Amino acid sequence: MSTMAPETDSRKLTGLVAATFTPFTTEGEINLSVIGPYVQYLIEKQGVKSIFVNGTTGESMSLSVAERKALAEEWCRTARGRMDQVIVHVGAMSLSDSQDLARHAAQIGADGIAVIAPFFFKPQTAEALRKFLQEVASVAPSVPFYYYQIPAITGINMPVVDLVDGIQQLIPSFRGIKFSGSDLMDLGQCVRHSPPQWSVLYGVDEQLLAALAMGAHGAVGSTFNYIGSHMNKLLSAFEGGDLIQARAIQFQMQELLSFAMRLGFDVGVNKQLMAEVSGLHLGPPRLPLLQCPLERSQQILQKYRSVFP
Ligand SMILES: CC(=O)N[C@@H]([C@@H](O)[C@H](O)[C@H](O)CO)[C@@H](O)CC(=O)C(=O)O
Repeated sequence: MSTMAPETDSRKLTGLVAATFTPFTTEGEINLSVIGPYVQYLIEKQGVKSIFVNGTTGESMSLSVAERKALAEEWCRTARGRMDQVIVHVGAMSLSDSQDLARHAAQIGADGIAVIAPFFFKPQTAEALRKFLQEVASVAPSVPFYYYQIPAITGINMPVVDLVDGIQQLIPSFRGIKFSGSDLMDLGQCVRHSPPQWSVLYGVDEQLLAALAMGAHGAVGSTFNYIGSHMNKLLSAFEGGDLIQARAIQFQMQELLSFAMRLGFDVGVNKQLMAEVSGLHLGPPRLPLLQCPLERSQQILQKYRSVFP
């Protein structure tokens, strides 16, 4: 981890970035004591050395600002010197909350911040969204800034390539896009028009190989928490030109995901799968998400074990 200004920071974000789950106690309070073993698990068992915290997988929109700060602080403290990068998601519906979180992320030495589009009052134009992002980035000018596009959740589906056109003039710390949409033409255009210092990171894990073919520089996703070691092999196979091997791994993970999706798959189910695979005490998800029924989690775990023996 580093506290260098982005102007001098040549550490472009690449490879697999795990979007972390937020550990809760059985009573539903955030459980900071699990973060140390969690970081160790990712490094040792999954070979994943960068994390994206307090995002969708981390249930950020169901957390208070104080909880988000406490979590971000613990993730950064625990990862320091052990992981490559910690990106803190600081998006919120309120600009002042988002700025507060961005200032805090700078203070605690986060390697980057990411911001989702506010989606209660949705920005109607690219200009409105750019202004929102600019106001957040301006309070943490030395921290690399990423725009986080996730249309399935925000309902905001404007082409990212239009949004980021000229954005570096407004946000000098702009360093890339976390692209969690399925529009691969837009993704390709983002890659094509990105300056070398930007990272375009894909976020639909079940389609990662297609995004790599389109030129994505890395990936941020939930499944890398528990199949990171396999997805790292997919990345290596792709980089080595072995498309057959890369495709075989992508198909394996699709088999797991499509099975889980047919049974019903959300962040609560996903969290339960991670808890079972890793042995970490992640607790229940927070309402309105419901805990995964035992029968379903057992079926998914069984599938996981048969697909990734
Ligand atoms: C909608 C959603 O949760 N998407 C996930 C994916 O990793 C997703 O869980 C995976 O592709 C399975 O569908 C990530 O893009 C989200 C993410 O990176 C985050 O937690 O911020």
